[in-house]
Amino acid sequence: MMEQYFALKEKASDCLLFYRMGDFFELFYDDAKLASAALDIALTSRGKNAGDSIPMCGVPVHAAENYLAKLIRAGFKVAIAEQTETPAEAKARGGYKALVARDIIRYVTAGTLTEDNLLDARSDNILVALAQVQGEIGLASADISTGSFELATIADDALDAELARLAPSEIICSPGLMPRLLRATEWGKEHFDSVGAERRLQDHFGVATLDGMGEFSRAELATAGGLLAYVEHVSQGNMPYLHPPGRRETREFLSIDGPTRASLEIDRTLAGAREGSLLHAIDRTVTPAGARLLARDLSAPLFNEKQINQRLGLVQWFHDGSAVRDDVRTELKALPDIGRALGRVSVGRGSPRDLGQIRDGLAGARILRERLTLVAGLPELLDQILPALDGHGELVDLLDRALVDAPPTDMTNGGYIAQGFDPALDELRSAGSDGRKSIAILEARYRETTGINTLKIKHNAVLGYFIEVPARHGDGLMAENSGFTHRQTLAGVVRFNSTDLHEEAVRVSQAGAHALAAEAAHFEELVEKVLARKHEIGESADALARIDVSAALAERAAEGQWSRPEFVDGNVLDIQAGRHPVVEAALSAKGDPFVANDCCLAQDERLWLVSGPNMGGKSTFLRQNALIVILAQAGGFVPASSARLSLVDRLFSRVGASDNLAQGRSTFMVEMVETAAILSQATEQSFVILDEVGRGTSTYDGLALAWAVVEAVHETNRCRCLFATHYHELTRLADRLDALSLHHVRAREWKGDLVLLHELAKGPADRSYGLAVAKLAGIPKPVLNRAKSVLDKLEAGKAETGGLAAGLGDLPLFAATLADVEEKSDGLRDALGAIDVDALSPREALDQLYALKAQLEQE
Ligand SMILES: Nc1ncnc2c1ncn2[C@@H]1O[C@H](COP(=O)(O)OP(=O)(O)OP(=O)(O)O)[C@@H](O)[C@H]1O
Repeated sequence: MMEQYFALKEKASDCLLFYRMGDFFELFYDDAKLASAALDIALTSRGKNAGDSIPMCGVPVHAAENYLAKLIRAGFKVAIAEQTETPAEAKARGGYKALVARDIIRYVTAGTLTEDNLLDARSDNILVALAQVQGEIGLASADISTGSFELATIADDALDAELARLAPSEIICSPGLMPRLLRATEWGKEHFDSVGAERRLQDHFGVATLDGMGEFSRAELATAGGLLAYVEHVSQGNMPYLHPPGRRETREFLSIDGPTRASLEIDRTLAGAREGSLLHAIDRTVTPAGARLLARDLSAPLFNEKQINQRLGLVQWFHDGSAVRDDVRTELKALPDIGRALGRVSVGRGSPRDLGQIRDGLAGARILRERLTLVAGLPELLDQILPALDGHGELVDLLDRALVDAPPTDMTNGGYIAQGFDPALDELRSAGSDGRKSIAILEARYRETTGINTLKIKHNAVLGYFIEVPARHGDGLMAENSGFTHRQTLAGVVRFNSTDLHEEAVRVSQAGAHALAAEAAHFEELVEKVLARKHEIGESADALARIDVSAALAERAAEGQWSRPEFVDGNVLDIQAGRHPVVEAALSAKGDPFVANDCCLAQDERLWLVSGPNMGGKSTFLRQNALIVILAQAGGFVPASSARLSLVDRLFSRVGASDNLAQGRSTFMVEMVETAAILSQATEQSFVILDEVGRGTSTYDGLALAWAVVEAVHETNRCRCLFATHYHELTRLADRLDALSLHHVRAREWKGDLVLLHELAKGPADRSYGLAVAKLAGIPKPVLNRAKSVLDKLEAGKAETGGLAAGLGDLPLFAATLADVEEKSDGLRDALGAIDVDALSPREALDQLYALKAQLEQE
């Protein structure tokens, strides 16, 4: 057995091996140690191998799914080794001692789950494959549970943003990319060969050429092939269905990188919770598929005015028609998740209940379409997607006739095929129930002939049907010619069989077995019929999700009196009375009002410097405008009385000094790495919010950096930008940078206490109120008094010397200094840069080294 185990373990490679033994999956050696710790179950040992006892733990097969879920969540992958023959077959094959054959029937990995219990109904579960081909990075992403499948070519510097958007559960990549992707698993290079991939795609989709699906680059094909090969491998012959791949043009989407996503708390908070995120604050969807689509929309807002306006058109329609909206939402709420049901059916793990869900979902979709078509003046997007809701009439009709109203998940007891669908099945069933009736008649007859009123005919799994009488009547039936044969004597009862009963019992059980087989055969046929239309069913599911999302956004907009954003040319971001949806909800839960604020950026006033006291609302203001851009470009209404904006190509948000110890970088390092990314990537069409950049280091360094960053954003990037700062000195930049304007959040001191008004006003803040905020926070009085005297001293010094920024006014502008720096060149550095190390032989390398040394001496 251990030999067989080792062979399977080798095949399972980096997965834990679940080795089936009777009613348990057993794990051995290191697997057992890891799993017992992760699952908190007992680690035991069993037998010995080469003198050492073998560590072991096990989980019962009937509860395996729960344990699998825990292991997958803890980051493991699991290979399931099942018995592939019965003990009787093994005996027939190899005699009494033959070992039952086992094989790995499936690999369970985070990115390839389809089980309902292991998945979150309201989130996508994405598997990503990455490969580098001819210098390009191909990215394939798929959700096996619904069949979605997308390909893209990603620029090197956009990879992190794309992965942040997708938030995959699992990443596989070709070996070359490994060093960059810590979380990824390497998947053999041979799987990422673009020629083989083309063939694999053709086979999977049953087409002779891929031309009908669109044009794909070599890198995209290779990655798609790698992903398919991986899914083929993990599913071991039960290949799930994937839709034909769509090509994703990254230029069609608003680019949002990882740190921006995290700091804006789009789909989860920095602490990882869903509650408190933008998604949670706006999600009014009524179906799981709608919730998944809304999360996808928010993580990838559009960069295409036409598409945005199409989405907005549908939201507006639902917004203005509250009666239709209510009706549609009520109907959607009752519909099952057909996308995921289809996912399970296509990997061979579907149940009669899944078919029932597909039937009910499609029938509901059709009714919805019929209702909506009757309404006049449908918006364009609805006109486009409505046809996808119909066309399943024949299938729905078949499923309707074939299945009972509420089919079970478990097939073993049958009963899911409806009465009247198949006369032969009905006959088998009535033979079974006739048999059961005959048995009841037999019971009455035996009572009469034996005179034992307490005689009963019963059934159990070991004996089948039997006659039971109380022990005191037992002897009477023992006689040889009584017509009864003795089976069993228990404490109070004696059990018998009879020829008549035996015959009836055989009839009942045969009819039962035949009926079960007939039901199973119908099930297979129905599955085939469903799979023949899987693509169309998938489209219906997508259309329903889009309708749900649009109605939900309309519902949210109506609840909060949000307005439809308008897109204009130029570089405008004009938000009137904007609000932060999450902060507003949190405040209103406490009964506090939120103060709405305007933001008005345009070409000649594109950089706002926002100052003011701590806790004054600077961060809230910055973020609310970034969130409004996301909502608007995702095609939703926004929390403002009006919003006019020009399309944003990239959105950046940086918050000074947030720790990222997990990545081994200090607070300030993170701040600078992220700011560097903005300075190199933001374009004139971008929108950037910078919150107290520079605060993570000493005052002089911080001010100097903040100063230079503001200049660079203004002069070089020329993007729309909100910059919050406590460096009062930066306000001097307003004299030199013509598109920079000063704003502050208002506060007032009243009877010695600070009152924060959370209201934005023009001009610089008059003072910083740091000590007043400290007082609010409860810093002890003696400390405050001491701080006050230190401050007075500092301010007196500042008045004498001109303060921190004394003399900065004389510095030449950023653009002028830039040229200086670039002119300086360094011969040695150039020579070193020009060397192609890979192309050198050891001998040539040595020569180059001599040449460099000589050059150094000369210079
Ligand atoms: N517009 C607003 N209306 C009402 N309350 C607000 C508003 N903006 C912010 N607040 C409240 O003030 C708190 C602090 O806001 P925020 O973090 O934006 O201040 P800040 O100026 O960035 O502070 P710091 O400089 O200390 O980072 C928020 O948690 C919220 O409760």
